[in-house]
Amino acid sequence: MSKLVLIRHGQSEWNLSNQFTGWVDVNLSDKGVEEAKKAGRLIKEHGLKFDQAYTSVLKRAIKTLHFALEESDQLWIPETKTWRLNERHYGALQGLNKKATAEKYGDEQVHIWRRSYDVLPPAIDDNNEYSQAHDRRYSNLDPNIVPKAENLHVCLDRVMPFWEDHIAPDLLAGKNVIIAAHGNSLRALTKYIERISDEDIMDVEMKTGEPVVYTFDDKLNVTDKVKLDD
Ligand SMILES: O=C(O)[C@H](O)COP(=O)(O)O
Repeated sequence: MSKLVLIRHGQSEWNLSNQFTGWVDVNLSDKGVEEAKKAGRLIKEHGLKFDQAYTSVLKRAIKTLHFALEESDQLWIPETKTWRLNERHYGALQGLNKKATAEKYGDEQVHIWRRSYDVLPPAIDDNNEYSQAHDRRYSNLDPNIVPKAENLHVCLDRVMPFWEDHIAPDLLAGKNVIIAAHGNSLRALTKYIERISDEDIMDVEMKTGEPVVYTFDDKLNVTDKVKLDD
């Protein structure tokens, strides 16, 4: 029996200012730091011990992982950062205010961009100040792989190779794993783990800083799911 803990990063500065974020590397807000520390305290209280940590290459997730591990005295465990756990790329919406965008394009269109499984947001131009086309951290990737916009389906498709190559083998080997990532990369993993339909995933939300604990049997079936809260 192995355990997998998923944590969405604590509140970010752009969660606070209500801006589409995606792959833009914004920091945690003060509240986000507190949420991450609280997640670590809950992990400690529940006696959860990890063998391996995974996170994205974005600081809001990396810092959340570190605060949570520090609070639970497990900052020493092996950790791997991968772009495959990044937030879903929000395309040309990155940097825009969500409320102002809804006023311009309508609530329904913005809801579709945010939660539909298959509709892509508009692609980002390489010259956009919030593009990752020239970001050094992605320079070792085939440029055709670096997205210019993603929906949840595309996001799931790029998370899955990492699940198959790293996370699933760890769990099958009986390791306990913690993943600190993002609302939509974690919704994608949740969809796969819980076999949620394309329609029903639209209603699944991840709270910032709330650890979700799965227990798996030796065939990787979920035998238990608990959300840690006070
Ligand atoms: O990238 C973002 O803007 C947020 O982290 C997640 O946004 P969403 O709630 O619109 O999916």
